[in-house]
Amino acid sequence: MPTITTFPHLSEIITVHSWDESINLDLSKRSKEVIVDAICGSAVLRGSHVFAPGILGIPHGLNIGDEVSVFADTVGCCKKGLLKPCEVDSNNKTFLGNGILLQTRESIICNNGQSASGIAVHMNDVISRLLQLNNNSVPDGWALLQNLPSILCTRILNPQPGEIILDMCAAPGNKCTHISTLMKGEGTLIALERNKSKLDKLQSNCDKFSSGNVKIFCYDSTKACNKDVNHSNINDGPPFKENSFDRILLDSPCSALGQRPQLLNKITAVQLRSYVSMQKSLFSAAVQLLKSNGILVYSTCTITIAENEGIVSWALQKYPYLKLKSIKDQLDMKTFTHTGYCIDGLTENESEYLLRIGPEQDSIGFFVACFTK
Ligand SMILES: C[S@@+](CC[C@H](N)C(=O)[O-])C[C@H]1O[C@@H](n2cnc3c(N)ncnc32)[C@H](O)[C@@H]1O
Repeated sequence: MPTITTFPHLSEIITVHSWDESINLDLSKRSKEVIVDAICGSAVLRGSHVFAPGILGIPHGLNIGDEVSVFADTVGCCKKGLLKPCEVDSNNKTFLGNGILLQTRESIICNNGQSASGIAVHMNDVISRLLQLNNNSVPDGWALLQNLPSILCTRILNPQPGEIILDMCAAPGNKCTHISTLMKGEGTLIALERNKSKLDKLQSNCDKFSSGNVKIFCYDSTKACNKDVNHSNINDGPPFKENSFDRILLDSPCSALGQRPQLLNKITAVQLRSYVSMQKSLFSAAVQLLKSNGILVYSTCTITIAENEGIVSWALQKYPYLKLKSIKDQLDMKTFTHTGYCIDGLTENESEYLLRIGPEQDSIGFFVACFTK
């Protein structure tokens, strides 16, 4: 069994550790190879099996039950349907580990024009030494897989039963369901998500994991505040009046450069820069919607200064009535004590109130700022 730890002061968390060095993994390469795309490859290194849509290359003639070695296309050179993964130059592919084939080439690539789905390779031994965990590893609704920084982010929001809380960017609902659980089903949690295609996942996670007080709306949160709105019943949905919420989570869309591992990232400088204006629009709506003395948590899973300390510095200047709350003082954790960078517009004190986590703490890159109004 891998080591499992709990945190006495965060009773809802169970941490499953990677296989320690005393466990011998079988990482000898097999003669039968499969190639997956870089996104699928990253997911495998993070503990996923190989799902059929991620497969780019698989030969004819492999049978269900065959042992295969799985490689990731780390330069984006493979076309879907590649027949001879073995012939791809070793500089262009990275070995991920070994598993058992559960679907044939016919169902993965051809499949009569239908898109393939389900687990295609059940991974057994992976170079990252992570245990392959998925939602089928535990009874349905029993546990939700999340990175530790995401869990801490909700803890920093510190939701209380009976409050009126807004999750501005809610899908797929990992933090939303955690907030709902901490509210113990008492009070109202509004979950907004702009992208219609993500609502089913959000709804299903809330059905399985929330404590029943979440109201989901498909809505652009930059437009969620309207001074002239007539109704004052939060449950009627957006837009809402100013000063409507006790706490707001703005877990912002971002360049996601903190995700680890990243086998291939083709983001351009223009795309990188485009996030900041969206983050400012979302933040402005959040400030208006927050009650006086309310709590606003801004978070990203990226590492750029512009999307993190840059937004905080901009916000403190634009909304001088906002104050930062120290995160270090709220979290009783020895690992995550790294604070933000001191940049123009932030005092040293203010930068120390921020939480910036990264590979130095053997973590994904994550940023959290906590404000009061
Ligand atoms: C970082 S993800 C949120 C993850 C989520 N908080 C969780 O813990 O599961 C950002 C989400 O914001 C959504 N989004 C982007 N722009 C938005 C907007 N203007 N209004 C509402 N949602 C938006 C994206 O579709 C995406 O699902």
